[in-house]
Amino acid sequence: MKLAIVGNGAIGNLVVLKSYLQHQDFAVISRTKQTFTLAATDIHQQKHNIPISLIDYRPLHDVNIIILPVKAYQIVTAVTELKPHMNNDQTLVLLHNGMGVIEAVKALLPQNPIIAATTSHAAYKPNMHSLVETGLGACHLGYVANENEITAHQCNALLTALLAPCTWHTNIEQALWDKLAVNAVINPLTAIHKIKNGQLALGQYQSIITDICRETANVINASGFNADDRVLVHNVMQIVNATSENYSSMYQDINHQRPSEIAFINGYICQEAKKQALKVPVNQDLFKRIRALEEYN
Ligand SMILES: NC(=O)C1=CN([C@@H]2O[C@H](COP(=O)(O)OP(=O)(O)OC[C@H]3O[C@@H](n4cnc5c(N)ncnc54)[C@H](OP(=O)(O)O)[C@@H]3O)[C@@H](O)[C@H]2O)C=CC1
Ligand SMILES: CC(C)(CO)C(=O)C(=O)O
Repeated sequence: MKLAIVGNGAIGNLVVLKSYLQHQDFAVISRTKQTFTLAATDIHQQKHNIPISLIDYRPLHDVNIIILPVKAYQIVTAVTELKPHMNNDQTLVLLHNGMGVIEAVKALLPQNPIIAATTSHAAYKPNMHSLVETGLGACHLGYVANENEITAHQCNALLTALLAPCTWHTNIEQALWDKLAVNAVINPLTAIHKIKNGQLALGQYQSIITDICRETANVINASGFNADDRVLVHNVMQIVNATSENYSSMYQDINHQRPSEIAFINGYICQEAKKQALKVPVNQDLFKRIRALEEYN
């Protein structure tokens, strides 16, 4: 079974490192056209030099599973580029934070098995050709279109080998909401205060963390899913501790003057709150503050 990984970002390179360590056959589809060596440091501080042979889209016919670990705002363009080179049997695994893009992907690939996955494993890319694994987490995945028992089994086994522990969900949307609730806290707060995830354990942040979780739980429940604000706070603190040395992906985006995924995280919560006639002032404020930082950049 052959795997293709789109992009050589932090999570894409983490999947490369794990594939290399597991002797999993993989290829990288990258905008970087030159072959390079990835200098990766794993969670145990072991260093690995991994030769990366890049492919363009032509050899894609060999590939069974395509993992797309790109930013939420890059997904539609990436799938549009992939589509002419894909056949209907290839499974696409979406691996991103935030919500609100899956329907567009389903419309672009109406025949392909599509899996949505979310991870709390953490990685940092200090420069183009290096990677540091900064936190151990978990993965959740499940079908969002064209379910197929064989590929479900293959994808679950593959992601379990690469990003364990993995949980397969028959209702992945609930798991995506659970992860969104975590990102709605960690990502904007670390970007605004310019801190590592672990610093959110300090007393000064507890009140705003509770407020964000209360608003998010209200929206999740009103949208027909389940959330308890105290459980959300517990989940946030568990990931804060497990990824304490990480700079969140939003911190990294703002720091590198890139667009952030705020529209797909706190922005999505605000959008769904509006549909349910709920007020979410804390999420709205975070949305505005991150937008201001993006504009300042
Ligand atoms: N970093 C982390 O610790 C975690 C991140 N996540 C989530 O995972 C997702 C990926 O994050 P992360 O790895 O940090 O993001 P990065 O920005 O580091 O990586 C995305 C990569 O994809 C490349 N890319 C985008 N579009 C295309 C395309 N059409 N063709 C080829 N390459 C493309 C980008 O290239 P270019 O630079 O040229 O745009 C970039 O190298 C996000 O949703 C993030 O929120 C989840 C858990 C933890
Ligand atoms: C798990 C966490 C919070 C790790 O930083 C993440 O998802 C992100 O940075 O986007």
